[in-house]
Amino acid sequence: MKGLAIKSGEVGLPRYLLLLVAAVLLPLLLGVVFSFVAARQEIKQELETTSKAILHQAESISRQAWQMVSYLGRFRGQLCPEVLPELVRLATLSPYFRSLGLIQGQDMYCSSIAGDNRIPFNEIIIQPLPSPFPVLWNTSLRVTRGVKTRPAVMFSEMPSADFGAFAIVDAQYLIDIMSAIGSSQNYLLGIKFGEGYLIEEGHPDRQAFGFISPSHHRESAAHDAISVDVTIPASRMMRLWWQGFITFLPFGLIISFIFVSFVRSWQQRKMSLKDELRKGMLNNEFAVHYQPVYDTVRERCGGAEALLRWNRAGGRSISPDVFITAAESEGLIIPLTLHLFQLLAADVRHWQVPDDFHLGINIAAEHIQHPDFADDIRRLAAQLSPHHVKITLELTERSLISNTSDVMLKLTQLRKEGFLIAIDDFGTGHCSLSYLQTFPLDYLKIDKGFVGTIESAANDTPILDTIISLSKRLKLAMVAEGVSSAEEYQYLKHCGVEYMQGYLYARPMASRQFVYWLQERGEGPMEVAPVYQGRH
Ligand SMILES: Nc1nc2c(ncn2[C@@H]2O[C@@H]3COP(=O)(O)O[C@H]4[C@@H](O)[C@H](n5cnc6c(=O)[nH]c(N)nc65)O[C@@H]4COP(=O)(O)O[C@H]3[C@H]2O)c(=O)[nH]1
Repeated sequence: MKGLAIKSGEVGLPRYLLLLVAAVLLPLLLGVVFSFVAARQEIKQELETTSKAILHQAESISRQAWQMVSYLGRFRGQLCPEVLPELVRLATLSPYFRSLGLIQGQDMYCSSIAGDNRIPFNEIIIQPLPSPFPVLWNTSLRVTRGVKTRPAVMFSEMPSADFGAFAIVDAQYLIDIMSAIGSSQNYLLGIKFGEGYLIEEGHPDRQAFGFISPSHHRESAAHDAISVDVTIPASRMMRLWWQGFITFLPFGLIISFIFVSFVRSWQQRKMSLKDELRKGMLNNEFAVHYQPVYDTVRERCGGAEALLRWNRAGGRSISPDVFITAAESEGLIIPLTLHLFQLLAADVRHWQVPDDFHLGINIAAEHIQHPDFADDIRRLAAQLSPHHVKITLELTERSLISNTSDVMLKLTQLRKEGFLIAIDDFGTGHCSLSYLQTFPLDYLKIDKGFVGTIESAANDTPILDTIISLSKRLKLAMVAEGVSSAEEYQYLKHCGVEYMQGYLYARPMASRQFVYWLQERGEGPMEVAPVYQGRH
């Protein structure tokens, strides 16, 4: 048997390995992604809280500075010597201030540091003055004339050209706050008032330090025009990511383990079913049952359908729906069909059937595609024909859809050689109706699901009726499957269905029983109880 030569585990091994690798990696990969997202979220949070904390402090200092500037307004119209002691006292006793002073025009004329001296104000703050001089103005400064080593922040109020007051805050307070907040995590922090100088604290070399650009945050208090920059180093993000991943790792490994066990047991089940199928064939666990088909015109048995049965060694039998599907998915359907052919040939040797007896054989879609298909069928026919058994190939709708021209050629040729072709379970697949016209078909087998509607659908069977009229228009003989009641029989007979198969006539049976059944009942008409509730 050619197909039985396939070695165990050959088919699907790369797919299995791929699944195993996926089962291990997928949870870990998910862990990497989740921990990355969580780390980014945490970074965002850190950015926000840090910038808000700095801004809060800056606003508090700024508030005090504006209050001071406003307070200095009371010295308007007074000479410097009169107010200087008070200016010095205020600058000394109030926190944050480097200097306090008064302005006239473009000049400072009195200050707590320079005393009673007229100095151009741009020389004090070491930057050009805006024109016109704003009423309220604050800006951060790189240095001031008095202190050239530290930045500062200047606040001024100039209600008219002849008088104004200013306060210069030492930026060391802000630098200390930024250092306290950011040094532990190596943040790079910056604060700017107005359009002024960016006061920075932290590692300035972004390139060398590997800062990550999205970790940049700007907070601004609109009336003060204060902006805060927070930049978090990439190493912080990596550390958070890694910590998140390490926390997730035990769960990831457990999930990986579960996935791997699942894939392994699935594969083992698959492998074992495949091996079991092979063993089943070698140990002769398969047998064929034959279900008689009734010819309603000649009122006698017109043939039978071969149905494979699998009786396991322990007496357990497996449904054909299960093992045929498994054989199809495991690439064993052709070997199984060839095995069926051997069993058929052995059974038919003991039969005595009339000349026009047709044996219906289910053919899988994959088998028709195979280059040896036609020869396989001819070889079987050669074994059956001495016993007057002719073959009807029962194809599913799926068989007709794939590789249509090749299938059409094969079927046309086999039909010429005397094989009959039936389309099985009609209406349950995805066959386009046009295939019915183009393919060389002899029978249409009406699925038992539609036959069942005769009893259940209270006098309305639109799909069944459509299938019947379609078969008539296409001049295809009809075989109704699953006929199990007298009412179904009468209705189908009335509709002109030529062949019936179902428990009403006979159940599928083993070859020896079938031989006996043929002798006893095969020649005569089916006994059907009269139906009183007529529906046609
Ligand atoms: N409820 C009910 N059922 C009835 C009645 N009369 C017959 N049947 C069942 O209907 C199914 C008819 O076969 P199918 O449509 O070709 O459907 C078949 C066929 O598609 C597949 N199969 C069976 N043997 C083979 C085989 O040798 N090769 C292939 N490729 N498929 C097979 O397995 C399917 C199921 O086969 P089975 O279990 O033997 O089930 C059979 C048969 O036992 C009835 O009056 N009432």
